[in-house]
Amino acid sequence: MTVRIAVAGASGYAGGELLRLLLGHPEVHIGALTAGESAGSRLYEHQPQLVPLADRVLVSTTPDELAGHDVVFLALPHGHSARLAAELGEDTVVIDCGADHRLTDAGAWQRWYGGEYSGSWPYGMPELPGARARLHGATRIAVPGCYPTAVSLALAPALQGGLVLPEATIVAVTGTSGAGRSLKPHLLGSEVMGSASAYGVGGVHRHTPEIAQNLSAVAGTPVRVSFTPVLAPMSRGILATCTAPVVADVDGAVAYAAYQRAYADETFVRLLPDGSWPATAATLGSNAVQLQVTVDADAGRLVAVSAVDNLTKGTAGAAVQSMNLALGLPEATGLTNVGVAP
Ligand SMILES: NC(=O)C1=CN([C@@H]2O[C@H](COP(=O)(O)OP(=O)(O)OC[C@H]3O[C@@H](n4cnc5c(N)ncnc54)[C@H](OP(=O)(O)O)[C@@H]3O)[C@@H](O)[C@H]2O)C=CC1
Ligand SMILES: CC(=O)N[C@@H](CCC(=O)OP(=O)(O)O)C(=O)O
Repeated sequence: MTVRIAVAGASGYAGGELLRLLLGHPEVHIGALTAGESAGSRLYEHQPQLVPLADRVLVSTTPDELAGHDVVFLALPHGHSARLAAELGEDTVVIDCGADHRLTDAGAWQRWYGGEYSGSWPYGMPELPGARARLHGATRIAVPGCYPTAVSLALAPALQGGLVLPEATIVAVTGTSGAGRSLKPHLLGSEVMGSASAYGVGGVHRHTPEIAQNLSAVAGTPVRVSFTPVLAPMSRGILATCTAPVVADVDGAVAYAAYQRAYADETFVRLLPDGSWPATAATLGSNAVQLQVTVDADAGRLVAVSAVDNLTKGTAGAAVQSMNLALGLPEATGLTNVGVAP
């Protein structure tokens, strides 16, 4: 099988990571590479790490350039995917790394993003209950946000198993690549180096409804979410510390056993040996989520900590994993759970 793919947004961070993974995918032929302002330039100017594609010329992001491919990855800012997908035909697999089709509730979309709601697409987090079935044969896929990936997989077994009450408090540290590569003063090296800073505090970060949507689905009841993101001086990685009140009789051993059962067959979820705690460095460049869980008995709270690479499992890896499922390929094709630490 040769799958002809195109990447829209190939000059950006998510597009670059998609291409890095797709260059190692045995069933893929890399076709059109599109961009915005960078159209007309060569890829090496933006992605010098992608040596085999160095001389490829970026073209404009239009339906004509994206037509004729089996799979089109959209690694564009929010707001572009509905229009492009509408012109690509139903048999083209369109995989959107942006937020446009993640939320299932139109009201939540209006509140958190605004503008016209374009509907929801099958959600590209195969490890969530029921997700694989929806991804098999799908021709439209919404890739999850990076924080929701780290948080949802860290708390899903606890909520699904009824180990905790339906309320979660999350503090998650991220690297700067989560914000994309366009210039922003607060992301200058001089602002970020040697400093960690909270942002989006007070329940205002737009990943809050996506996290609540995922957790509520696995819990079978609405889950209240308090989410605080923290920017740290690193380029990649998310470390999410997630806590929730435990119900009676749930101790660390019960929680660990539940997580073992939930993820025993998951290639890309690594429950660490008891007592080891995740570090972002171990996940860099890998499609793995590494996690650990315990119970703080004095506080009466379950504590789960997860680490992901925001650009791999948090975006591009999930996109490729979802493509594999959509096309009926082995789910792990072209992906690895091996990181590049230190
Ligand atoms: N970074 C991350 O960790 C994650 C990102 N995502 C999502 O992936 C998508 C891409 O993010 P990211 O790669 O970080 O962002 P970047 O800013 O790094 O890249 C954006 C890309 O989109 C292109 N682009 C921008 N505006 C337009 C336009 N009007 N028309 C056509 N192309 C345009 C840019 O091209 P040019 O530079 O030539 O203008 C560039 O290739 C976003 O939706 C983001 O939310 C999702 C999860 C995690
Ligand atoms: C550091 C930083 O700014 N991170 C981004 C992560 C969002 C992201 O990448 O996901 P989306 O696909 O939903 O945009 C942020 O907090 O907005």
